[in-house]
Amino acid sequence: MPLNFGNDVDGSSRILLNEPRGSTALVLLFGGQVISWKNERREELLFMSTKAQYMPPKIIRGGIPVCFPQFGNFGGLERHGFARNRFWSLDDDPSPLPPANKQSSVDLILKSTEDDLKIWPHRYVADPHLFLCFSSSSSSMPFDILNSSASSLLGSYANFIISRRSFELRVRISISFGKLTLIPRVRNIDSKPFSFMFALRNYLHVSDISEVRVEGLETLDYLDNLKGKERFTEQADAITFDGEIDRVYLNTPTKIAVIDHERKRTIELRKEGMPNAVVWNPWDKKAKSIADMGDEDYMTMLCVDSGAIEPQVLLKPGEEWKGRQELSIVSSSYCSGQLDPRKVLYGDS
Ligand SMILES: O=P(O)(O)OC[C@H]1O[C@@H](O)[C@H](O)[C@@H](O)[C@@H]1O
Repeated sequence: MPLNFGNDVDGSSRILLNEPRGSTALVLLFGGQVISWKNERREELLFMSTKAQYMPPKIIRGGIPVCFPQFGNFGGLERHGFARNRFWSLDDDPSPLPPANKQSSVDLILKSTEDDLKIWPHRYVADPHLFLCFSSSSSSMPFDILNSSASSLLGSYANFIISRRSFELRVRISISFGKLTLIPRVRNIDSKPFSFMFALRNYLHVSDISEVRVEGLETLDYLDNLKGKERFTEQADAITFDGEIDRVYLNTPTKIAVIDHERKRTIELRKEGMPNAVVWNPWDKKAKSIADMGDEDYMTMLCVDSGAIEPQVLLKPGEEWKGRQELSIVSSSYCSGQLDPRKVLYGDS
């Protein structure tokens, strides 16, 4: 279902990417969010809620929202951070990335504002030898101590300096035949180190959630958001779905396969620099409690996200963190359901 943009959006707020064989992607400056990815047959590959609306600053339920500087409620900020409900800009200086093909790529940037200091203040230890960074966005009191072994060194909080966390968040979005690539980067333009979480929430469009399996996460540990973030080990050969799921998998491989049996299609997620994978489907009861989600939408969606959540990323002044995610449609032979997990985990094809 197309997203209703209303009348208040000018054309420049949306960027249409296309490649010679006919696949397209649509990107919004609001949230820096991909809201559509269609293959050459004009089939939509991303899920968009039947109740999604373009009403900034409300989030858009579907596509690929950017979660920054926090994922979920893993801290004290608004859920999934503020980047997804801000207006981004076109980035005319994406260096050190080489210039992109303007038809099939777009570079977006979100710069920190004074308001960010108010909602994402940063407490820093004055002693440069400790070189530690503390975040008041965490749920723990009064600071989230990233390096807990160091907490005993501190004794008191007297040496903290409060500073803003000046950042530049960039994303390059590119489309090529059968592939959608996102390259997120975060640069610390502050004089102090800071830490952050990052995730690309991939709302994948599936034919029928009960016919889908996810391969590549077997045997891994995960934090279960439905059980107070308790840590478990995945026991299943592949993840299949028959109820609500909300998990952050740890130390995940670079390649994960989402196999849609009914559609005889597999979406392969390849990622770098983002060790976590999140699997989320609200199922029927929770979906009914989400205002911008249709009661039956959960049946045709699955979020399989790339993230740097646990552990967080710690960036020193002047440093840049870079991730990469590729979503590709892979050949039907891959959709047999007989995928060799070792190939998913370690192989190239
Ligand atoms: O409605 P939002 O903010 O997009 O979040 C959707 C879901 O995202 C999950 O990652 C959270 O663990 C859930 O608690 C949340 O309901």
